Amino acid sequence: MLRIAVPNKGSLSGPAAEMLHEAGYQQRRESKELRIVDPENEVEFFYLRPRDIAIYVSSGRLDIGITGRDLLIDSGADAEEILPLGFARSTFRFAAKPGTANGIEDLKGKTVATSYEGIVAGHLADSGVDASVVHLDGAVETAIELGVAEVIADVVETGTSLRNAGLEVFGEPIMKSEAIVVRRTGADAEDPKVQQFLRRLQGVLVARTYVMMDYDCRVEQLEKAVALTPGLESPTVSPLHNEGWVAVRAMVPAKEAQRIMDDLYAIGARAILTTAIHACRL
Ligand SMILES: Nc1ncnc2c1ncn2[C@@H]1O[C@H](COP(=O)(O)OP(=O)(O)OP(=O)(O)O)[C@@H](O)[C@H]1O
Ligand SMILES: O=P(O)(O)OC[C@H]1O[C@H](OP(=O)(O)OP(=O)(O)O)[C@H](O)[C@@H]1O
Ligand SMILES: [Mg+2]
Repeated sequence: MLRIAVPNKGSLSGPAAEMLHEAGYQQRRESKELRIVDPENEVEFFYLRPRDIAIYVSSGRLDIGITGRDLLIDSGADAEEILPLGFARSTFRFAAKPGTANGIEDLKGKTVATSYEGIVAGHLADSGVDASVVHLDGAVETAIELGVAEVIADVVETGTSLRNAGLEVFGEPIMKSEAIVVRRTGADAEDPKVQQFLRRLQGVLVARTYVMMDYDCRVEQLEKAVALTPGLESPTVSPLHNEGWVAVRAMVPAKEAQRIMDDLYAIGARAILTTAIHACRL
């Protein structure tokens, strides 16, 4: 049975459970459940603090886990990213009151408050900057106002939390993060159960980012049309009862669907439809 760590709280937990549900796995019914077995899929899910997941996985007791890239790096655990999942996207940045600092070199001798001490200490050391790091559990934006630090390093998504605290980012982003699947470094990459789990999640990612497009076009326009909708492998082309016309079917990126429909129409394609993809195995 595959043993999988899933975030039990915070920004990662809702979207992770939703993705697993879309991939056909049973999920817990209430937020207090710590562990469930999905016998049909031969999977056991452990609901753990997102920060602890890479540590459990690196111990080898759990096969894989879903966590944030920033949390993996911060933990220093012996685990590696095997699949990015496209949700909980954020950047990790330094911020301070305007005029405090312009770049990392200005942090010399200053105190930085953060919940991600591992990332920050590593980044300062790599940059050869000698600054102190204070660990706080959360709401670090307030640390400057309350005099605990001159600078913070934190997760930024929309920037609203920083703006509300009168702070501004400075310097280069320290890292970009999103939810990821992790496994123990060097674990068997060919494990068929792990491969099947990853294929299911990849299927959800494809179903979320692509739509199916169908249209009819004149045979003379087929090459131009196919150039607009090359599909993943190659589009399906079927004859129509009306001679000289064909029906074409191809997957296209959902974000580009409207533009592609306009372009197809402009070259004479008609009856252009898009439909959602509910599930997919590439
Ligand atoms: N506002 C946000 N937007 C996108 N991702 C976020 C946001 N806040 C945190 N994350 C991501 O969520 C993960 C942290 O999850 P964690 O549960 O530890 O913190 P949280 O979501 O801030 O929850 P809480 O602080 O309430 O416990 C990290 O990968 C981080 O990048
Ligand atoms: O750029 P924004 O869209 O404002 O998002 C970023 C904020 O979201 C998270 O905080 P959370 O609400 O989880 O509180 P925390 O600081 O206690 O973790 C993160 O720590 C930032 O403070
Ligand atoms: Mg938080």
